[in-house]
Amino acid sequence: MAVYTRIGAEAMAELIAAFDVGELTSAKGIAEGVSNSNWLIETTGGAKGTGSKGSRRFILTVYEERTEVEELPFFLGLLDHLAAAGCPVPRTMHDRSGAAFREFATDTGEMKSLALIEFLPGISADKPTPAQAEAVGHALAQVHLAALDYPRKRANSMGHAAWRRFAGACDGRWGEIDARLAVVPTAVEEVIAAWPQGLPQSVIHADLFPDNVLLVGDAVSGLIDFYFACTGPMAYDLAVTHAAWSFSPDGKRHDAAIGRAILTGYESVRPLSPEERAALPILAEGAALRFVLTRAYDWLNTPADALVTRKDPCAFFERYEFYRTHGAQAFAA
Ligand SMILES: Nc1ncnc2c1ncn2[C@@H]1O[C@H](COP(=O)(O)OP(=O)(O)O)[C@@H](O)[C@H]1O
Ligand SMILES: N[C@@H](CCOP(=O)(O)O)C(=O)O
Repeated sequence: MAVYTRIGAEAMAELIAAFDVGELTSAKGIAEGVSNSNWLIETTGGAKGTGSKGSRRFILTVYEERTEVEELPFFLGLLDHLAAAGCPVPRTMHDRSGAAFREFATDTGEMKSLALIEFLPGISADKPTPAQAEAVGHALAQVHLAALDYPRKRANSMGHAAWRRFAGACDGRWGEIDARLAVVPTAVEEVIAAWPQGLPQSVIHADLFPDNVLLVGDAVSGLIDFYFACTGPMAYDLAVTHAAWSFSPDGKRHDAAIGRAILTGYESVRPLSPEERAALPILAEGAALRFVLTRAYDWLNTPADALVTRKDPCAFFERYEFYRTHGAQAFAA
């Protein structure tokens, strides 16, 4: 469940009136997602020729604790930059004063920020096909190329320093999840020591899981949830996507056809350099550990009765072990 903020009907209508999108006709809380509060908004439609281009459906996002308000210009400006370049990402609806996000007071008087985002059709794949995976690789490379001239920069908040921080925070408690995870701190240091330097960078999505991709048939209709996007090595983003898409949910079975399809789709737009290709196994080990760490931290720190479902860290530990032993083979040209 991801609606953490209560907004009454009148307050919601007032918030929507700040945008030139017509009058509010319905607002439904969206259960998917974990970080922010989201509603599907329907309106009578903005005037044609305005920013809303006559659309009637939008996503209203209220930013919760994990998203820093100072970073919103980076994330929302990125959506506009990529959409203008023809990438399948939602545009930000700017309010009547031209602002991409607004501050408002919640029912309890707390100040929060919100943005109204273009609604894109499509559904996320539970069991992706190779054709869908190829389309995802293609779209990811399109984003990397289109973002090369995005002027803003953002450091990866889930990079090496964060890995060490999460590992430290889980210190001595790995056994509460699974005894095998006790090797994670050592694995983190080994991967950081072997981390390739000087790989080509762009803005990367850094969390392109199936639930962040909307598909209509085999075509990508939307890439969403750019709130981990940052400046980083493009090949790392490809490794994250490979780890997220090409395994069974428990991480125990690698689907080589899906993995190959992601690489094929990616390289049909942006061929990898030999250095990037050679780096993929270690980047993928790092990608798998990144999700072991955040999931383990959440596992140990989310109250059992919380509304959010905890994600299994072991599903990414299995992937880490796969990449450590079979990575070279999985990424062979
Ligand atoms: N632009 C969009 N168009 C259509 N649906 C969207 C859009 N943005 C978000 N959603 C829906 O809202 C859900 C949660 O959004 P998401 O950004 O992933 O939230 P969170 O940051 O909390 O994970 C998605 O799974 C999707 O169903
Ligand atoms: N993709 C991450 C969790 C990030 O949450 P999101 O809902 O913001 O994508 C994971 O699976 O661990």
